[in-house]
Amino acid sequence: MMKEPLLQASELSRYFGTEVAVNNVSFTIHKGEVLGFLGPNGAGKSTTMRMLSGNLAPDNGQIIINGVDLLDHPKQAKAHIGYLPETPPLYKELTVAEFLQFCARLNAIDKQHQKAAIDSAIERCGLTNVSNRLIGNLSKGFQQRVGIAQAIIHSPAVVILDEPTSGLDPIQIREIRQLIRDIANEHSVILSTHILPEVQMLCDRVQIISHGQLMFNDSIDALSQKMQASSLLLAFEQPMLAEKMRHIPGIENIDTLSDYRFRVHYHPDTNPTQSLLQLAVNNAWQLSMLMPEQHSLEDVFMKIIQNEDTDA
Ligand SMILES: Nc1ncnc2c1ncn2[C@@H]1O[C@H](COP(=O)(O)OP(=O)(O)OP(=O)(O)O)[C@@H](O)[C@H]1O
Repeated sequence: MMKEPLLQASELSRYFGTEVAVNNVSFTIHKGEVLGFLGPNGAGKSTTMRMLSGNLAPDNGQIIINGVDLLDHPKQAKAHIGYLPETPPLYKELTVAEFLQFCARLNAIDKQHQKAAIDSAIERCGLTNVSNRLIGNLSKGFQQRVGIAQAIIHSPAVVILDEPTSGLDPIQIREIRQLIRDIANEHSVILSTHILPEVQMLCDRVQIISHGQLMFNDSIDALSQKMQASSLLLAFEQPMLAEKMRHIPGIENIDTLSDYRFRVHYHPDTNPTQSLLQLAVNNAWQLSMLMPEQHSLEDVFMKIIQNEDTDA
């Protein structure tokens, strides 16, 4: 039997004026899961995260967290939720330790447990060396760590992170992703992002949201399958002729990109990779690259949306 979900959102909708930002969205998250919320800018991710965290009332729908109805019992339900908004709520004139002290009180952590909670959040988020620095003087990456620390300080069951790597440089992005992996060992995580590889790196399951509606809800593996295009990019060290490959079973078409580079389109049921490699070895073709191509996220959106249309 499937265990009770940790968080269950049913038929959530939210309007801004006559515009529908989130349209009848339902989903669940179970213990230990990292759920990716993937969608382009304006798709309704932040609006959904704000509703899940109890910071924005839905116009319709229900949110149950750890068995508690968020709309009926916001205080109890919110105790199970940690939330990092798109723009972190930091007080830049406080030190890291002072700010987390404030957050511990805000989250109604017992006085005798506050210090342990703060120390643990500082330690887990790699803030030990900067705990006495003013937040305003920290790099964006470290400010984001503080944002994550305030989201986990009360040991919530579910941590909601809204675009946690946006605006960071590549090194900071790598560090924050590692921190999210660590966080996911102890909490269920809902991660909103418009970056597909981020979802592929961090999440177990992905939901794609577009124009306020959920278009896809499946495992990362299922998404990767959808991403798989039926084409390969080939490069050779020496000039090559497309004709030499055309007879290989499965190959339907070859684009000659240069004397050295080709795009091979194949029938989805017959991947010619093995045959190509065999031929390359037998004929001493100096193959320097053979790369399966992926659809772009935009292509996958289009495919998913078209499938929905034909299914309906
Ligand atoms: N406070 C608001 N007032 C009016 N419209 C809003 C408000 N907040 C969001 N919207 C609209 O709702 C839609 C969804 O916005 P939302 O911020 O949830 O998208 P998003 O997927 O998080 O994108 P982004 O990454 O750009 O924040 C957009 O069309 C946006 O303009």
